[in-house]
Parts: sequence; structure tokens; C-alpha cells
Amino acid sequence: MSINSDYSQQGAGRGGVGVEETSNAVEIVEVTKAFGGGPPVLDGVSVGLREGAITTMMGPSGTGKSVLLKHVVGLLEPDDGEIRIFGDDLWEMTEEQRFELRKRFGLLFQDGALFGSMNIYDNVAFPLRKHTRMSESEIREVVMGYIQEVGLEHALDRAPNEISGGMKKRAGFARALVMKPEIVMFDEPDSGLDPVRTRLLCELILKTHQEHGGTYLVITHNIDAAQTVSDYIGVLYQGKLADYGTTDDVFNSDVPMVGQLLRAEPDGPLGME
Ligand SMILES: Nc1ncnc2c1ncn2[C@@H]1O[C@H](COP(=O)(O)OP(=O)(O)OP(=O)(O)O)[C@@H](O)[C@H]1O
Repeated sequence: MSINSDYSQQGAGRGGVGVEETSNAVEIVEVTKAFGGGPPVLDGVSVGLREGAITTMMGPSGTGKSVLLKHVVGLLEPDDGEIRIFGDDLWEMTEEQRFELRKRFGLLFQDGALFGSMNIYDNVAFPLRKHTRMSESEIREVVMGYIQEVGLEHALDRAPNEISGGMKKRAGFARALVMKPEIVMFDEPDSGLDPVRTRLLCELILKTHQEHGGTYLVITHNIDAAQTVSDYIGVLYQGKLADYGTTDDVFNSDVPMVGQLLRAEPDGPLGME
């Protein structure tokens, strides 16, 4: 599939192959969230993230995708509804249990969220130094393994402000993986990348997932990236889950807003508001 492929063409995507029988690692159940007395950003959203699958969440800007991700990782508490991680309600457990659970998550934010005062090696080593009792030589072995996987061996001593946006994302990816997380979440991993680097990052996501397994949640506006990496796609719109299914199902959706979003058509229910 070329980068400028016809998005309306069907049959691409991972299509949930091989993961249909798994249970949900994450269950978002009837979650409602509003801020400061405003209308709900999430209005009774229910969706599961299948264990071992890559699920992508799409939707127009400002529709609550990042808010949903923050609920999954426990950074936001729902006004109503439940977040269940491996069957346990995140807000029924103690603060300490939630803290322990968070170690099973890897998070990749848009800019890699690297510490500006540390070089790339120390950034990737940081979670191991903070959360484990591994020796420096054990840490080095693990860190170098992931740094090689993301192709940053030549940039170990560089500071985050000395490397490109794509390299920052790869460093953030290595840091997200270093604790061997069972759930990995990517908030717009492709933002600011050109089409070739977006494609390379997608390949890296697929390769890493294949190698290490895990449940991935990806938030993106990039149609090509969504089609390439996803087993399942959910679409958020006006506080609700407008559609959810395998990649093929959602790209074939007869929900007008979903068709418009995935074909990037100017005409349809979506406007500039
Ligand atoms: N902590 C907060 N306090 C108040 N409002 C918030 C907070 N977090 C998010 N919002 C609001 O919730 C709405 C959804 O935001 P969110 O960042 O989840 O959208 P998004 O779908 O990820 O958008 P984009 O695709 O543009 O990144 C926005 O109107 C935003 O202003």
C-alpha cells in the first residue's frame, strides 16, 4: 500500500486477525466526563481494548480522545462509569494499587515527553532507575536493546533539543517500552512527522508489537497510519462512540460521519466547528 493509497479501498489493515478470541485488557464502561460544569466531553462511552490487539481511536479534533486515554491510565477519574484494567475497577482500588498498576502501562506522548536535562540514554533508563532495583549494567543491557530497536544507538549522548521530532518520538517509544508494559498507549505518535517518517514509525509500532506483544491504544488523525497499524478502530464523536469494529468494518462503515472522516471528505456532517 502506498502512502497516497486510496483510503476508500477495502481489504487492508490488520483486521483483528488472530485476536478475535481474546478478552478485553481494558474495559471502558459507560464513562461520562465533564469539565467545570460544561457539557460532557465523554457521554456514556463504552468500549473495550482487546488483549494483544492494536486499537486505534479516531475522531474530529476536541472530541475527547486524549481525555479517554487519560481515563485509561488513571490520570482522570470518570464522573460516572468504570474503567476496568484486567478486570479490576481502577477507582475501586487503593492509590497504592493504582500506582502499581501504572507500572504495567507504557505511554508515548506527542513530543516524547523527554526530560530536557537528560541525554537520550538517561531518558530511556529513567523508568528502570526509578522503579526497579536493577544494577547499572543490567539497566544498560535492557536500555541498549530498546535503543537499538528504535535505531538511536548513534544519539545516546544527545539532549532532546539536539534531535529531530521523529527521533524524540523513537526515544519516547523506547522509554515507554523499557518496563515491558502490558498496555502501551500512543497519543498522536505521528503528529509533526512527514509521511515517510510516519510510515517508518508505523512499521516500528507493528514490529515492536509483533516482537513483544501487548495491548496497544493509538490515537491518531492519520488515516493511513490507522489503516496500517490497527486491528480495531473506534470513532468518537460528540461525546459518544460513533463506531467501533475491525479496521475493515470501520473503513466500510455506513455511519455518514465515519465515512466522511476516513475519506477526509469536505461534504458531510463534519464542519469546521
Ligand atoms: N483538564 C481539562 N480541563 C478542562 N477541559 C478539558 C481538560 N482536558 C480536556 N478538556 C477539554 O475536553 C475536550 C476534548 O479534549 P481532548 O484533548 O480529549 O480532544 P482530542 O479529541 O484528543 O482532540 P485533538 O484531536 O485535537 O487532540 C476539549 O474541549 C478540551 O478543551
